[in-house]
Amino acid sequence: MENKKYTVTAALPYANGPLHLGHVAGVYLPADIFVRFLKHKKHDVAFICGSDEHGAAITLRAKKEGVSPQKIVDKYHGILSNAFKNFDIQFDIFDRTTTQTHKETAQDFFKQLEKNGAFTQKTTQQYYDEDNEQFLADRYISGECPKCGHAEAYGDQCEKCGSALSPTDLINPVSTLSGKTPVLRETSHWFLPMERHEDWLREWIKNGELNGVKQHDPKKWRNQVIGQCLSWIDGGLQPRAMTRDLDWGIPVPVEGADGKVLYVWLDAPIGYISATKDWAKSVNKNWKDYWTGDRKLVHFIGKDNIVFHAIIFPILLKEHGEFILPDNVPASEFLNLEGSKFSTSRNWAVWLHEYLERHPEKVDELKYTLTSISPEGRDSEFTWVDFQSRVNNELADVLGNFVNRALVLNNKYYNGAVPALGELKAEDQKVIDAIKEIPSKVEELLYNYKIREAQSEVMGLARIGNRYLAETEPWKVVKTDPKRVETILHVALQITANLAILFDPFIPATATKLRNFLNMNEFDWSQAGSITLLPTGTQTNKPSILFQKIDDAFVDKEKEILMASKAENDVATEEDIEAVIAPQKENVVFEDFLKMDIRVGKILSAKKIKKADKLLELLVDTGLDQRTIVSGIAKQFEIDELIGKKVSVLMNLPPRKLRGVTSNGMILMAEDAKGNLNFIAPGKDMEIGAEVR
Ligand SMILES: Nc1ncnc2c1ncn2[C@@H]1O[C@H](COP(=O)(O)OP(=O)(O)OP(=O)(O)O)[C@@H](O)[C@H]1O
Ligand SMILES: [Zn+2]
Repeated sequence: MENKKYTVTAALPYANGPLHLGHVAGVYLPADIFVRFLKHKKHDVAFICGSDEHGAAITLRAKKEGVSPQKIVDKYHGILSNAFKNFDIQFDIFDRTTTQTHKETAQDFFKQLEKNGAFTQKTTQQYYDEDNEQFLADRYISGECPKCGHAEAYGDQCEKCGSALSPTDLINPVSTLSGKTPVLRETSHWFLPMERHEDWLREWIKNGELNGVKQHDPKKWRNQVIGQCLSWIDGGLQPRAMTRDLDWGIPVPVEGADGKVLYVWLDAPIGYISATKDWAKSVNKNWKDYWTGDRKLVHFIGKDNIVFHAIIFPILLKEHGEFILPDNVPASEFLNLEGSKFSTSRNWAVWLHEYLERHPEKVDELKYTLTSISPEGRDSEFTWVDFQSRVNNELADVLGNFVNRALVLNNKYYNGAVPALGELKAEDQKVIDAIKEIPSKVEELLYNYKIREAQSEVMGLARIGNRYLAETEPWKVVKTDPKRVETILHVALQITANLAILFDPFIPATATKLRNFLNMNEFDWSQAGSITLLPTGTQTNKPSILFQKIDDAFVDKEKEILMASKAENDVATEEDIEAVIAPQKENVVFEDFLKMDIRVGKILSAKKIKKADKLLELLVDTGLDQRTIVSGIAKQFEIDELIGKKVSVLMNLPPRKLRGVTSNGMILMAEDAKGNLNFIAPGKDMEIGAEVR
């Protein structure tokens, strides 16, 4: 067994919004399972998290809601802490980055790096928003990603391809405050010259070695983490500003840095250290033990945080000189929701705190489902129908059914006292072998961060139990061979006892219920695999139903809630837009827009209309028909240039007679202030009849 000490961190969630199921499935739940397991294995572990309360995402939100940044972080720190508590995520501490401890820790860290020559100070041209009199970095500026072309990359990162960026890398940048193109102004910042670190980083990530000394096992790192890091390093690392011109954050603690704060991605990971300090103090331990010496530092994060945890933070830690580097960065891919990405801004999310308000008794159902679909190696998807099927077909029909049968029969035949084990048949032996083998498989998987597979192994044991009872049919055999039934139920109850241990990290409330059914008041993880967990004669209790089935009405209701909150938010965003750009015409509702049948058509012929010098009579192929449309474009276009042109046609305008010719629809045109006209047509060639919407 691995006899190691661990410091496990989970990404500090931004205190600018609540948690959705993506955050939970990708980061907090797997971290919690891993730590519960480590604690059962009696490792010395600290499980560290807190809210990330600095950075542009917070100040932007504050601006939007018209309140102070402090108000925002207080509100969301509260919502986040409560949701974690109610979902039974057991951090040793859930701290904040606005504490005094953190301010001091981050400033000391910065000063140490400055002293060690880790930074270069440079005066450069940075984007500036003249309307708002502020430099634009991070989420204050957006533009096209130079790496993948994503249209809405931020000043520090493209959320689509994960690349780390600088504002000056963005193509066609705009200020997210004013929507305008920013100007360049001079300012001075502290930079981390990342390019200096390429060689050792490559060696450390790829081979797990630092200065020839083994640090970690790269085989235990997820492929996508190593792959992403190496591709960034091979692409060439760039110097990166570690300070910002902002008024919300940790002041840069050196002279000549007035009005500058630490970059949030410098400040946030140091938050893991500050939180460790606050926790250690509260339990009378020495915090340094958790960041030095023979200890594994593990960062659970989502894939968009890889560069910060596997490249930038290791550089900072190494330059600081006193601390260990991460042993692993088990980053997950992303969880999607009902076919689309989770999106806080579009309100396309199942919010953890809201789920828990609606279903406070269904914590384990959600934990089990999210682990089953955990996006460990690739993006995955949450749907309510899948949730229903996992609860009904796996939790209720396999685990619940098995446990219930074993206990109910034991109560019926033996008044709840565990019967004796008699002579073993091959079918019993097979089950006993599985009981013995499964725990070490589960452990191996968990030590390798394969949390989804580990849970599925444990469920495998419940399946074996369920099948064992279905095949041995003790309720029938009892009539002919009651002695045999004693053995069967003895074995089944030992399986149940093993499940009560092995499920504990994954679905702890259920595991506790199981232990209560079995009167297992104390338990030790190392007993898993034993077939003498329940000595003969142990009194068991009457079981209650472990999992209620989820009916279709539940699924429909949840889907309705999802659609309703999205629709509500769509309206809200319209309002937001209206506040900025006053519309020139009255608003239409989306349904009004949908009424318009607009299609791509082709002009087949054109001729002048007598006594009307502006009008042309066009014959247009719309894909559905060939129709006559009268259009006021005679002064702007020659007939020859019109033939064969693809145009957009508003089809369902009622027919109208113009100078004796019936027009059936309208050709859509753009017209500028000078009266210049141009056809509206798809940018790329489209088939005739294609719909415009
Ligand atoms: N859909 C998702 N699936 C898996 N992990 C996610 C998902 N969305 C965010 N995460 C991870 O959750 C952690 C906390 O997220 P954070 O508070 O930084 O918000 P975020 O990344 O801005 O998410 P969002 O934009 O959805 O609010 C991060 O490590 C992030 O990578
Ligand atoms: Zn990109």
